[in-house]
Amino acid sequence: MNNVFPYRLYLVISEDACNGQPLNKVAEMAILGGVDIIQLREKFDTSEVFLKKAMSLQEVLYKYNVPLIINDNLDVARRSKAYGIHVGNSDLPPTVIREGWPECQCLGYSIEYLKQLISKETLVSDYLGISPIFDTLTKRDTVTQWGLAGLRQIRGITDKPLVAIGNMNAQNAYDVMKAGADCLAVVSAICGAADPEKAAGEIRGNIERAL
Ligand SMILES: Cc1ncc(COP(=O)(O)OP(=O)(O)O)c(N)n1
Ligand SMILES: Cc1nc(C(=O)O)sc1CCOP(=O)(O)O
Ligand SMILES: [Mg+2]
Repeated sequence: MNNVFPYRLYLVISEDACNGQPLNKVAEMAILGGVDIIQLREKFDTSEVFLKKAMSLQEVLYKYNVPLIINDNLDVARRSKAYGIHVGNSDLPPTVIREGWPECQCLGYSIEYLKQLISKETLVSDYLGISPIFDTLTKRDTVTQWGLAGLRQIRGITDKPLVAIGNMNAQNAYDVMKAGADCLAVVSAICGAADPEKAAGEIRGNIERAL
């Protein structure tokens, strides 16, 4: 297990979210703007296509020493030599990931219910995705939004690094960090922006202001 999670701005990227802009280009611009960790999330690709995208993205990320996290798919994570994987309640549990992939350096786990915080799955995870902070059109199969009050409550219960996700943007970044997040995870506010570098830079600036 890796207890160090120094990342502050986490891009969750998919080809669809990039609105026709090349995924690797969006990722590179986002890094230049201040993103320091990236998750590749392709919910509809075959494993073969997913793996190809992951390997291609790795070439960009190696250049900047930015870690790659793979969403859901353990086989793609292992074969692309990713830094880690993110799983939720409908995926392989973190304890199973630990057994199947001992080399995993960063294991993220989504928190939708308070009771999950006191569990062996949380214990073996490196960070927790607080799922979602605010409702978002990007992912509709969520349970309930935690809001800032829910995030504060979770901050009071666990010392694990907390990654806030769900409608994160430059307007709410400061308040979400002040409510206890360690890192913000973003899809549309960066991938869907006309200038992903500028968009990432604005969010990163507001994160830094809150530290
Ligand atoms: C950083 C981060 N947090 C939460 C999620 C959501 O994961 P999950 O609940 O497994 O849902 P899907 O992303 O698989 O649809 C995430 N991906 N990343
Ligand atoms: C991938 C993902 N997971 C979520 C969760 O709540 O677990 S919300 C989400 C999408 C976040 O997209 P946007 O930044 O466009 O709101
Ligand atoms: Mg999942």
